[in-house]
Amino acid sequence: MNSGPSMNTPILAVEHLSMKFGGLVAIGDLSFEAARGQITALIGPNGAGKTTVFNCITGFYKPTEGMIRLAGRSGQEFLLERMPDHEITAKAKVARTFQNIRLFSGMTLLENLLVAQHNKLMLASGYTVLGLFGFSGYRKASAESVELAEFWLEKANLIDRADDPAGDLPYGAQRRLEIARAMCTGPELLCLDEPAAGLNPKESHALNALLMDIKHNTGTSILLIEHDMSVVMQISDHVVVLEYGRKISDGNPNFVKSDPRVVAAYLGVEDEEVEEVLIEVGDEQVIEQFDAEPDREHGPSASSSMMAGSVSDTIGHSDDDGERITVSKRASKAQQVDDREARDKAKAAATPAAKPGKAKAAPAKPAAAKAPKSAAPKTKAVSKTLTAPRGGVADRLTLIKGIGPVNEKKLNEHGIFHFDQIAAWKKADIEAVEAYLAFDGRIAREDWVGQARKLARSAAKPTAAKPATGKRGGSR
Ligand SMILES: Nc1ncnc2c1ncn2[C@@H]1O[C@H](COP(=O)(O)OP(=O)(O)OP(=O)(O)O)[C@@H](O)[C@H]1O
Repeated sequence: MNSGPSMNTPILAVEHLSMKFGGLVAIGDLSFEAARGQITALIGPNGAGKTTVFNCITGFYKPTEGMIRLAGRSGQEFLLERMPDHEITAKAKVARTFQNIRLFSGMTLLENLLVAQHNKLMLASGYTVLGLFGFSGYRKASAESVELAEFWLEKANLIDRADDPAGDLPYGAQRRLEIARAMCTGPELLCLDEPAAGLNPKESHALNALLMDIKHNTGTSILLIEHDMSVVMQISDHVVVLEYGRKISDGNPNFVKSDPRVVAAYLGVEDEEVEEVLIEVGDEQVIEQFDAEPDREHGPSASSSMMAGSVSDTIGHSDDDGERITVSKRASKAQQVDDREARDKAKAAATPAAKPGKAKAAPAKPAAAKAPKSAAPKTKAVSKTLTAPRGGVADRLTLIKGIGPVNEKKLNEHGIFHFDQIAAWKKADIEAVEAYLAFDGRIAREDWVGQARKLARSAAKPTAAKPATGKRGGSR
């Protein structure tokens, strides 16, 4: 047993961290821990606040609120939010890399790693005087620095290129060199901002190997911001997920991977695609949520890629005693999931007879298990419904913007299988459909009828989806 903190003591504890830029809450009341000797990944869509967290940890930003504790191996505790950045590096032993490579491209690999040890060498050289006269203390320190640099070049599989200019290295090798350089400072916590960005699979593999080596063979703990999920899922022990500066999930990679909040927020894909993922995950309650209308103004754009959710507004944080800055609740997809769950719970509590697993569709009358959820008794039936798709092949209704696989399924259950049926809807039909889809004016707003007309026209040869098994695959 060593006298330092036990392996169970987290190396880093972020407590109620907030960072505001004017009215923008980049980080809101964030708390998480990074375990000693492990790899903790910080993930989330673009603008989620990951780099801001790094900037607070490494002293580039002074947080608006909160504490960042680092427990050193010696047992010493550092409150990073109170320290200047150079002390965070020198005393608390936190090293970092940046999203953009910051090497001295004209210097050799070896020189880059020696520069990282500048402070140690300057001290040993008595700030050059002893060095000039070749005192043995300096010579020893100098030899040790070269040895350490060579050690890390070896680890990064770059020793053969030690004397080449860093700028000549391929991109993936430069990334590894940056990590080797950071390791030459002997960090207790290594913060890596997107180390796998732009790497090809082979380079990614080499990076993973280097990080696993660091994890297993040094006492250094790693905090990793990464968009490459193959890296995150393969090497992380623990994943913290941010969305709009809030923590939405925290756990091991498997837990986080299947957390509906993460699927919703992190994928940041079109709502229909989110539904598909959720269908695969198998959470019906969550799936239904995504038939709700997305907030085009605040949320990630409909066509956003996995990482492209931008923060275009201030963020709502439930802050018991502090300021409350809100945006539409739909800005956060994870929040939508939470809201949904809360609503379902309330609904279940209000209707004790409801079947637990099917609370969503439980109508007032138990016998009407298949009745439209909120259809009033006098709601008219939709005209021109069918008992089965014509010719056994349904149109792919998900081609209508606003219809996802879940709504498509519901429409099919109500006898709507084809574009021309929707194209023929009158006001009363729309009202009836909105009643069972629990919409409020959305069909008209999204002009399903107009869209269906166009699709019906162009689909003289129908865009067949699947045979009439009643099961729909949706868009794939
Ligand atoms: N210095 C700053 N001044 C104003 N706003 C800032 C500043 N730094 C960050 N932000 C804002 O804070 C939010 C979080 O940004 P941050 O860079 O931390 O996100 P991120 O999750 O790292 O995103 P990415 O994955 O794109 O790097 C963004 O809206 C960003 O514009």
